Amino acid sequence: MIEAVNLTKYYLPPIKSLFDLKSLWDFLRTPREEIAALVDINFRVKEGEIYGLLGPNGAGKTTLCKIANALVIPTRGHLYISGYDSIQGHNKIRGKIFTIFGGDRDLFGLFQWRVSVEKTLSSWPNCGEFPRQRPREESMDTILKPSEEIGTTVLLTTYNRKEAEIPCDRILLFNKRKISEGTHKELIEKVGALKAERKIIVKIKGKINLKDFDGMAQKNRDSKRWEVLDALSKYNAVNVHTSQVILEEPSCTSAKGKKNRLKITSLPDSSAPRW
Ligand SMILES: Nc1ncnc2c1ncn2[C@@H]1O[C@H](COP(=O)(O)OP(=O)(O)OP(=O)(O)O)[C@@H](O)[C@H]1O
Repeated sequence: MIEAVNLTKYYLPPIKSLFDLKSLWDFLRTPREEIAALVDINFRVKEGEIYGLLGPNGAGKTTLCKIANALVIPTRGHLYISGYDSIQGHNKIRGKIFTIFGGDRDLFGLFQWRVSVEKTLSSWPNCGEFPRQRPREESMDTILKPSEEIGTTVLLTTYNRKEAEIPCDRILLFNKRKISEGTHKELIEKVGALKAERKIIVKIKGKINLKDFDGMAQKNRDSKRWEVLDALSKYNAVNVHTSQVILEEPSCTSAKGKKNRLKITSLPDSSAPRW
């Protein structure tokens, strides 16, 4: 059984450079706002269950896996594996847990040192061969096979709803904080089609006249992007960043300006769920 109890992790913000005196001075003198990676996450995974941790980039999935492997210490709360705290009881459980990190094309292994998935799996009993040329879905089968055959409990982390839909008995939908939990069907009922919103953050030099962006957030995703870029052409944009985030509330369509940052969020058009 795996259980998270109020699992919370805040990171200190990274220093830009230790060799640049100004960065070092700024780092020491300014109050540092901690970065939330996980906030009060609670879940309980039954033995033999395949449990999905579904969240967008930055939701805290890697942090949770690192806590499971005692590579990161939570700020507060606990992750219990077979009744042992993953940090204090690490020695008791380290032979029982197995972590595989993957990617879309190249499947990398554990954390920053690049151990391929096939290499990692070859040291895993009950897993068999892992040929190089397998399409991605088959890799998933290989990873999940022991669960079917010997009842291994699996935590499957992904940002891809489709990837979680079929294998997972239950899914935790989260983005640092818990959003919802249930079977895929239940989640669809609770949070609609699990749609994502698109966030565009633009950093510009000088002041923003929000009127230039009036009504932009109401447009649908694709046309909006071009209109934003058009409207921005008269500003000196230093950085345009777009990302998808999970909707926490059904409608949070807005355009906000703060200092020299413009943040536009909107619902995607009504077509199928994406991310
Ligand atoms: N060592 C670190 N120092 C500071 N902040 C960190 C560190 N590791 C992660 N973070 C921050 O914590 C948050 C959660 O990151 P994490 O990597 O756990 O998310 P994730 O869901 O695995 O994302 P991804 O899918 O992009 O890998 C992010 O805002 C990230 O920038």
